[in-house]
Amino acid sequence: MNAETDTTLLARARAALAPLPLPGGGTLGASDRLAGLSSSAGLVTAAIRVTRDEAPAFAGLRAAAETVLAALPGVARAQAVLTGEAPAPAPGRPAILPGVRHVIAVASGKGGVGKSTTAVNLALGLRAQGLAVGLLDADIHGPSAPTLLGLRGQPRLGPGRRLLPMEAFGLKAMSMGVLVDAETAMIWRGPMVMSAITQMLAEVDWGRLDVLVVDMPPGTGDAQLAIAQGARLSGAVIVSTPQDLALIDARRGIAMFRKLDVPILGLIENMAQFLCPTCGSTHAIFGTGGAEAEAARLGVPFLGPVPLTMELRHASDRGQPVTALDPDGPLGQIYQALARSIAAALVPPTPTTKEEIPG
Ligand SMILES: Nc1ncnc2c1ncn2[C@@H]1O[C@H](COP(=O)(O)OP(=O)(O)OP(=O)(O)O)[C@@H](O)[C@H]1O
Repeated sequence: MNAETDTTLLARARAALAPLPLPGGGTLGASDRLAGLSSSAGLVTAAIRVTRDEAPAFAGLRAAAETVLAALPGVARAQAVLTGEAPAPAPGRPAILPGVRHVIAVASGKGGVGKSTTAVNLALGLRAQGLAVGLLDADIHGPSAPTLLGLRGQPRLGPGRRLLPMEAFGLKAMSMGVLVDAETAMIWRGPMVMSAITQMLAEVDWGRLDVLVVDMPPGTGDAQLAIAQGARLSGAVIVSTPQDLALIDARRGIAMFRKLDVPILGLIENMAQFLCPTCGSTHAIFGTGGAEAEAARLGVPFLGPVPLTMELRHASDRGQPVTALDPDGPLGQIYQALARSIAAALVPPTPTTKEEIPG
């Protein structure tokens, strides 16, 4: 679609959304709730601004927005997300990441659900939109970025003896795995983990970034608190697999960020269905719709499913992430769409691309 038709489509989308009624009275068009509208390759994404407490009441409006957008000619898929207000910075707390516009946590309630794979590919999806992106692998007990991004060697020291991030696939990257050897990190607990993370946040010179994606340690303990409180998060993305147990853990993660006033940008369901490499058919081994239904119950946006595929695992293990290798392939497109929804949900918005009309 060319830029002109895109602009027309966005104008029609805005007009279609305008009459939708707000839960407390009035219409979407007459309010300042429409925080962003973007379109790409037939996918239209609308971001509706709400506070954390309002989110459950706005679930109906979100669904209605998707319905009216999906009915527009030229729209293949529509997505509406509820965006949180960025938390007000705590008074007197120094900005330890001064050149970074947004810090996003990618978190999961438990390990092994694909949080690191998701964090790396989301970072690359944001990069593919022309944003300056960094990846901070803060998973102190199981750092994955060195493998996933093929990071080798040691980081260099820059001006002021601050660490310079490494570079991979157009991302700036730093990992606990290149700073601390695995055996040392294994024996760290509580306060040592907290101080190592706080130090890493303060001592890496990221320069100017639109978004820093933080691959969080799994769980909801001290390390997660140190990052959430130290890095002034703009929002958190929760990764879960479809099994009930992982969803229970995801709920715990959501509760933790809510307690800390960090907006939940949405839930990603990883390994949602199995894509059979031989017969090409899709198998919903753990059923379908569980994560989406759970997201609706919790009042958080459902960002979408990512299938379980051999290609994704092989690419990750080789240090050649799919979104860098084949950004327009089926998996690359999935991560790009997820990244677009996340960028649209950030408040204030990330710098506008040619396709985005600020609300
Ligand atoms: N959608 C997927 N399809 C196939 N394999 C996947 C998918 N997502 C993740 N994996 C694989 O699952 C394994 C665990 O993924 P990953 O390391 O990203 O999880 P994690 O939640 O960060 O785990 P941990 O917290 O233990 O570090 C890896 O081998 C990865 O390649």
